Amino acid sequence: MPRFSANLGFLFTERPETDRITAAAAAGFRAVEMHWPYQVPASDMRDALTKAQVTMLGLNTAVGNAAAGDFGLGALPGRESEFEQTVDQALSYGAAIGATAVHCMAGVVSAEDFAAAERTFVSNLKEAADKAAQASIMVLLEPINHRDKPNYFLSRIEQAASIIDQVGRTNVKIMFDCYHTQITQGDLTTRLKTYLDIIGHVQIAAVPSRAEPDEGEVNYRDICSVLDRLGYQGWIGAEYKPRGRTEDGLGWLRALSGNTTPSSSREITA
Ligand SMILES: O=C(O)[C@@H](O)C(=O)CO
Ligand SMILES: [Mg+2]
Repeated sequence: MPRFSANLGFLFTERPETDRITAAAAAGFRAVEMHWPYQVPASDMRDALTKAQVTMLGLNTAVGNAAAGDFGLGALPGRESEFEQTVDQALSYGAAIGATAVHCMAGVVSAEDFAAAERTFVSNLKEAADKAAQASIMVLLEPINHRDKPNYFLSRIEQAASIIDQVGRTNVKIMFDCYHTQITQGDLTTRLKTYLDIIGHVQIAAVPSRAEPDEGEVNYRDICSVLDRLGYQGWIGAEYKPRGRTEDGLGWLRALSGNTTPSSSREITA
């Protein structure tokens, strides 16, 4: 049975951050995730989570200098100490609110800097993962599509798997965002099956619209049943841009929380 979390960077955004938690709980979500909550004092966030009896699954490391085009610093040679500060911030905030994961953002690099970026990312992640392990926090790596974020260093699932292999820490996993991976690579079922052991979180949205996961080219009823059949134990994050009020578009949640019997007769063997 799939368990869905609400991504509060995209859902319920007509409210202040802590009120989004209350709204998500009222809509039936028992877990949430947020990209960059750092402007809200961690104690306020923790109180809102406790009151709503909701778990915060994950946060992102800060992007760096957004005005200058930064979208994460993890794979940027020469920015190691800044990246370390973003990791420390995320881990300390995350620990204060009981978060279970931190998404370490890689950043934007030009093609000619790719080899150096990979070395930097691997080395930075070893340190980040060791610090995260002390707080029992998982490190997530998310491949992001180049149509939305040109030149983002991490764009393919196989690339993430190779980096995880090089980092060699068991608390580093893939954030498998079906929206990004469908755009970049497709073949979602096979990739979910192949990389199941190193998938720490899954996210969903319609493709190509990035609206509610009830339209477009990906059949999420089928994806959820595949995850069930594979024995996926994690959460599925609803990270989409609502077509209107978030509450008015939650029909998918009722549909996918119920029967996820595969729409095809194909067997999925783990
Ligand atoms: O898919 C996304 O955009 C997010 O999961 C993220 O963390 C970067 O914005
Ligand atoms: Mg995502």
